Amino acid sequence: MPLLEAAGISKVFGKLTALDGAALTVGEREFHGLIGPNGSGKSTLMKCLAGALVPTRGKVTFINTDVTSFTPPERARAGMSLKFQITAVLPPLTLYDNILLALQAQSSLLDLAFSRTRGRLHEEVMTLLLQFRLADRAFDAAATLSHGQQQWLEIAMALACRPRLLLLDEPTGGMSLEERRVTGELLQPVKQHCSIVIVEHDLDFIRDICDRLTVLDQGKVLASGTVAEIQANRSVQEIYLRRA
Ligand SMILES: Nc1ncnc2c1ncn2[C@@H]1O[C@H](COP(=O)(O)OP(=O)(O)OP(=O)(O)O)[C@@H](O)[C@H]1O
Repeated sequence: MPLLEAAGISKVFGKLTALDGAALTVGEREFHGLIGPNGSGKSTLMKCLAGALVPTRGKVTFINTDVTSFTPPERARAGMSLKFQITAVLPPLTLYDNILLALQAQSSLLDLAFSRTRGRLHEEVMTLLLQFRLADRAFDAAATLSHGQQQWLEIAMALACRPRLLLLDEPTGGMSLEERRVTGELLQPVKQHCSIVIVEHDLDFIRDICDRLTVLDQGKVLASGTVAEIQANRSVQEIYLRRA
């Protein structure tokens, strides 16, 4: 049974059909890339997965549950996490407090009132900061981070709720080559406990990090398979040549 299955997803905006029966299947601990030319429907499909948009037609199943009509918070409780949406960095706060807030969102009010979680949360905050190479900046304001470091903090915050699936929409946008390389390294250990669906324009990055790819073109799935299968696919080569 796949972790996530989106079937027959269509999304119509007025006269424009942004998605036309798109499908996506993601397994446990799989990194799945969503690629395709500009305007092919990648972000719209991500939003339908995350619950930010309700598809006009189609069904999203997550851990054996039909989540098509779930709100984003309900999807988060079911184990989905979306960078940018559920969590957002608060620039005046320290990195430590940003992660603490993301973790506290999981605790009950009673636990928080009696500070029952403080010791345990301290360890978790530091573990996440270490994992994302931010521990030496723990007590600096998030506003002082580089663009790349701020993206890593957001990913760490999105992982604080221990999701089974992380949705990343262009996580390396605006990053330097070196920051992109490090992002790939930082995401690898996540595979031990979480799957990722990732939309990216950087094809080298996505090829290096993903197990499988789905290619969208004009709102339809053109191909889906392993990275090797997609690289060898004639139709995929053609749409990228057409774009060049
Ligand atoms: N809220 C909206 N209202 C109307 N049209 C929209 C809306 N969101 C997206 N679209 C249109 O739907 C189509 C698909 O857009 P989408 O952003 O999903 O593509 P994309 O593959 O993510 O593109 P890009 O690579 O440029 O980010 C585009 O024609 C876009 O203009």
